[in-house]
Amino acid sequence: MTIVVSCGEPAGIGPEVAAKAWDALRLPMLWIGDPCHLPPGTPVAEVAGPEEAAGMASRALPVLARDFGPPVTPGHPNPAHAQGVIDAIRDAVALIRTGRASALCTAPISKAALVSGAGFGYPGHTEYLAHLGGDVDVVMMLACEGLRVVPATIHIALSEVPRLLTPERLEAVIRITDASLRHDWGLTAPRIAVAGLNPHAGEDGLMGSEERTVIRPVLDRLRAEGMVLSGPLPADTMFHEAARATYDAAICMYHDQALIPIKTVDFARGVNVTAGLPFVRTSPDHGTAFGIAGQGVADPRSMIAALEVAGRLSGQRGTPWRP
Ligand SMILES: NC(=O)C1=CN([C@@H]2O[C@H](COP(=O)(O)OP(=O)(O)OC[C@H]3O[C@@H](n4cnc5c(N)ncnc54)[C@H](O)[C@@H]3O)[C@@H](O)[C@H]2O)C=CC1
Ligand SMILES: NCC(=O)COP(=O)(O)O
Repeated sequence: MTIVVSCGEPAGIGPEVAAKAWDALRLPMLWIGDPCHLPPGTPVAEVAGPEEAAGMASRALPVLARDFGPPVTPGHPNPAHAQGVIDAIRDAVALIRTGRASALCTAPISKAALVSGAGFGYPGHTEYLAHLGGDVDVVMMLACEGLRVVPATIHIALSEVPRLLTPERLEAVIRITDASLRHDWGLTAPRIAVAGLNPHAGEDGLMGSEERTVIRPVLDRLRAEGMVLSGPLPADTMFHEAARATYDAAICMYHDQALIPIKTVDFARGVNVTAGLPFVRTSPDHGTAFGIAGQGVADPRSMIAALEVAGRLSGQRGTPWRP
């Protein structure tokens, strides 16, 4: 079945990496966006819906065309495009909800451009998709060969992390991660490592208390249910090669604690997966890369990996929408 690809920010590299990924894979995919934003020379097949995409994808990139109006200036988001970017995501989800497409792969958005251009009320896809999925609890998971990471808090200021890192949030994140490793990734006995928040995981309370007051009690409770959890671990020593081999996912306390290691290990092939949704959503790990937009030099490997993971995870689920 067809994977829907939302266009993302037209002034970024999203259209370029989508076109390159289509060329590399030629799999049934449907790009929602303005065909004018694709790199010149991209063979395009405008279609009415995902059903037509399967027969076209070997010859041309199937496109569900939208008219975004004013032209694009690479590297400079146009506020007039913001609503179209949001609508492409919403429409893609509707195609999956009605069983017409199998999964969503999103190209990167500029959060700031969507806020200023259309008053977007979400800090990223993850939170918007949680809403479109029925206001469900989700986690952001980034995956590459040999490493999966999950930030327990996502798009918030670092100063807000201690306040929002509640036992309830941490427990939900661990449960969603465990369920995703079992049901999406096919692991029968997932091993989850959990980072501390503070240096040296608090060093027995000398360098912070959240390990004692929040993290350890949650881990003890979930271990009693049979989950295989290690931690709280010092975050600075849990990502070297030998350490990575000891777990299937690392839960981190904040965005950069999780994303720095994975983007260092494999920025080129990292994939962002939203776990906990009723449908499969993946994305490349990179952003809009405004500095190189329109130059034809963007590396499509993360987008290719995102499409491949979308296909794998939706095959594992067997149904487009599972509430
Ligand atoms: N899923 C999404 O929608 C995401 C969106 N973003 C957004 O992207 C915007 C820019 O974020 P940054 O932190 O600058 O990260 P970025 O990933 O866009 O760029 C970081 C650096 O990596 C390079 N780069 C990124 N992707 C590349 C590729 N495929 N090929 C070659 N070079 C590549 C860029 O040129 C830049 O030097 C922000 O507005 C952010 O919110 C960031 C991450 C994910
Ligand atoms: N840094 C990762 C990121 O910003 C991804 O956000 P989202 O748009 O996938 O929620």
